[in-house]
Amino acid sequence: MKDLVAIVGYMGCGKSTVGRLLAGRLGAAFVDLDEAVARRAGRSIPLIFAERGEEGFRELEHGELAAALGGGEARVVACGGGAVLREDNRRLLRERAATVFLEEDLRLLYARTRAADRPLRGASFEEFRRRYELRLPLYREVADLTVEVDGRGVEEVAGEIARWLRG
Ligand SMILES: Nc1ncnc2c1ncn2[C@@H]1O[C@H](COP(=O)(O)OP(=O)(O)OP(=O)(O)O)[C@@H](O)[C@H]1O
Ligand SMILES: O=C(O)C1=C[C@@H](O)[C@@H](O)[C@H](O)C1
Ligand SMILES: [Mg+2]
Repeated sequence: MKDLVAIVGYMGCGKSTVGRLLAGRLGAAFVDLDEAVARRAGRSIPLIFAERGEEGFRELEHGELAAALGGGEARVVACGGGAVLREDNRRLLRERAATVFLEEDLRLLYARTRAADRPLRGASFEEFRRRYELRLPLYREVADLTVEVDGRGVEEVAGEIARWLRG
């Protein structure tokens, strides 16, 4: 079993929630990439986007991903929804981690992401869907395992990943 597990997928698919549960089950450390970026910058993610733009955010995100996948202890890393956009990030994910793609119904994700102030969530479902379609091949490119969440509970999803990891 690889010591580093990364969780990828579109906004709101459960990366952070499932990642934290999975880390608990495995007795591994947990890193939430969005939280790591916000902590490093001393600012919320919407504020980082407002001050430095998406490009500035992606630079910080890349640095935190490289650090999180730098080895050492066993670790589960919940990525941000757009971390797969950069080729250097995709290479890190392919080479260093067992990477899990959480696939979920897009209408459900759209509904979930309306509540909070969130960069790039899209003003309409069409915009949300267009961004997803650009990213879908990238999630698939890095994934060692794709989990069809299909409205199942987070405990069940974490259990499925843990079983897969134990082979
Ligand atoms: N399988 C699930 N069933 C029900 N609710 C879920 C499920 N997965 C996640 N949620 C809920 O959806 C919301 C978003 O989950 P979470 O923050 O884990 O997603 P994320 O993929 O990390 O999102 P982000 O793109 O913001 O990082 C949370 O309120 C969480 O409790
Ligand atoms: O999908 C995205 O591009 C993003 C998702 C979030 O996890 C954050 O990383 C940020 O809001 C950007
Ligand atoms: Mg998250």
